[in-house]
Amino acid sequence: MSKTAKKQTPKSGDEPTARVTARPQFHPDNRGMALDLDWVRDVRINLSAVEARAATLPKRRSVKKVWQAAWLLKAISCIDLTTLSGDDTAERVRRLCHKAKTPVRADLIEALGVQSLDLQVAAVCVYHAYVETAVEALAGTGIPVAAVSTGFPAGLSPFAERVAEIRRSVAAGAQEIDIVVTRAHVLGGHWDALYDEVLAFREACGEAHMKTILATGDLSTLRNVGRASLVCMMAGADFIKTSTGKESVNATLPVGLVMARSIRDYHERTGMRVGLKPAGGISKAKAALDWLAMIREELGREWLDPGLFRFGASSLLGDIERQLEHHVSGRYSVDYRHPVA
Ligand SMILES: O=C[C@H](O)COP(=O)(O)O
Repeated sequence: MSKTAKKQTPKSGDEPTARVTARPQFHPDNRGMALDLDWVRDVRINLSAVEARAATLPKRRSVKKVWQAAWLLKAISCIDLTTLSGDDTAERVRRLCHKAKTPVRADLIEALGVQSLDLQVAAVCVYHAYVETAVEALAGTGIPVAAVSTGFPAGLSPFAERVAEIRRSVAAGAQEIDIVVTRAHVLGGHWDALYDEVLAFREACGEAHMKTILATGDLSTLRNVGRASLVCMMAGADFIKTSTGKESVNATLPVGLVMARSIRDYHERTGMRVGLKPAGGISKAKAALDWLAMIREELGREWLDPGLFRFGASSLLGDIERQLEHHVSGRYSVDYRHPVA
């Protein structure tokens, strides 16, 4: 631990969990249910209350020093390390997988005294074309490969092709499938069509975990976000995910709050747990801490776990590593010392 860190007196309640663990302790257990349209239509969102609550999160007393490093390590364990670019190559995906296995430089891990954590990210997320490359590069690590699917990002290819795409990625070794929904179903209030679509995708995923991307930036209202969250959970989603990273507005805290509260309501009424994955535009350690604080306050510590919470992010890890270096040495290094892929 750094000299700076030793001087701090951590406040009780600042610790991310009783013990920082790098492997999932909890898992989604959503079996889905019949579409309950009354419940869906009943969803109401108090916009100003949600915005006011979200605005308090970045302003709240930040978690300091000793515990901040622990929270940042927790954040790393929850990252779906992602590359979803038109210029992706097998070499870039292999570099990303290497980073997934060793997300923080060995000297920093040693200085933090957390060698025993065997820290890894939660998953590596790629297009179908790179699933096999990633599976091969991650063999023996236990890190699952997530494939974006169903015509990502717009989700407008023919339905049969979208279903076939899921099956191809599962056959190639993807253990997690990030599907996109048809936004028109949400915008038109066609909840039965949305339910049937997600149910078919769920069936095609088989044993693979299904993360349902709502593309919230396309959904027009927070009420639509709340209703779509609920329908996707009823259809059996393991996770609900905010965004593809390609919409003009991606993961925001108000959207995250609405989704987290939908997960909480669903859990309270059915007893089943669904995970949350904010994705798109989360690139700073401070933003990651705001999300983790929100999750702890809205869903409880159980959800602060890679089994129930993920960040979909391509560059967040670099900034977290930079903050950890600052924690250890008291200095900030330049960005290029923390390449991701
Ligand atoms: O699902 C993950 C996102 O596409 C990543 O978005 P990002 O590149 O803004 O971090």
